[in-house]
Amino acid sequence: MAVVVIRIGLTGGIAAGKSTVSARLRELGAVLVDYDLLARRVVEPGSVGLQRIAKCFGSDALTDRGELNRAWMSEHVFSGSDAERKRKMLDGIEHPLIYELAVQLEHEAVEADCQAVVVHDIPLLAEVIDSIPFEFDHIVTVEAPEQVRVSRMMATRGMSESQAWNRVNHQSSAEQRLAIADEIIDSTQPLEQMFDHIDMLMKQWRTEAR
Ligand SMILES: CC(C)(COP(=O)(O)OP(=O)(O)OC[C@H]1O[C@@H](n2cnc3c(N)ncnc32)[C@H](O)[C@@H]1O)[C@@H](O)C(=O)NCCC(=O)NCCS
Ligand SMILES: Nc1ncnc2c1ncn2[C@@H]1O[C@H](COP(=O)(O)OP(=O)(O)OP(=O)(O)O)[C@@H](O)[C@H]1O
Repeated sequence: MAVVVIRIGLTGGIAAGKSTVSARLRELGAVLVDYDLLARRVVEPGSVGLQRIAKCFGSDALTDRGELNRAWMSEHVFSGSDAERKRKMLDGIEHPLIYELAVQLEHEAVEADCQAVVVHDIPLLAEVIDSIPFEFDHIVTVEAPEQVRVSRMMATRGMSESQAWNRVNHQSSAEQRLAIADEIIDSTQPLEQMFDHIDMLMKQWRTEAR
């Protein structure tokens, strides 16, 4: 049988609601490839990724237990005058390793179901659209105004206002995400309405996969 996979790119700024959308898609039978999760796997203790980070950033980048020091790294890649160069260094180490795992996961999904709807949940898709080794049938962006997202981060993730704005300000703008997307999910609408929109999209993609 011909391999007909529908590949969706799911993106959105931090705290826009991507995980909420992807959880719904998974319930509806989509296969999820979660890049935040992959970003954690490629820096697990003992990994090539973590070794490269230690070599590049020094031992301060690791905790006493030999794990990635996420708070230290966030301070260096999201604030300060040299943040952009450091973020590029970190991305340069992690992204190729993340893509390798994503290719492998998608391969496994297709082996299991040649008509799978595979959703790649990629927070930074607008930033990496020219280098990522995938083409997408559709790109969906989940959007909410910056101030709403900052309030969500402060309310649920224990971030200070300046930490939250630092994240927002080091990511693509809504305009950049909208420029690559063919579908927008508004996460300021009531959840039920948002789920109706997602259900409708999944139905459409299933038809395309047939
Ligand atoms: C910088 C790190 C150590 C911060 O860890 P922390 O636990 O605080 O955040 P977490 O990993 O849960 O990411 C939360 C969100 O931050 C944003 N974010 C993460 N990395 C980046 C980055 N390099 N540039 C811009 N935004 C980013 C994304 O919206 C992401 O969804 C970590 O995010 C990391 O290793 N980032 C580089 C890998 C990457 O690009 N990840 C995003 C998936 S493509
Ligand atoms: N339609 C909605 N109405 C109200 N709150 C929402 C809606 N959609 C998402 N949220 C809330 O917004 C917050 C952020 O959502 P979520 O964790 O899904 O975002 P995310 O984009 O995956 O975040 P991150 O970028 O950190 O991975 C959560 O508290 C979630 O419950």
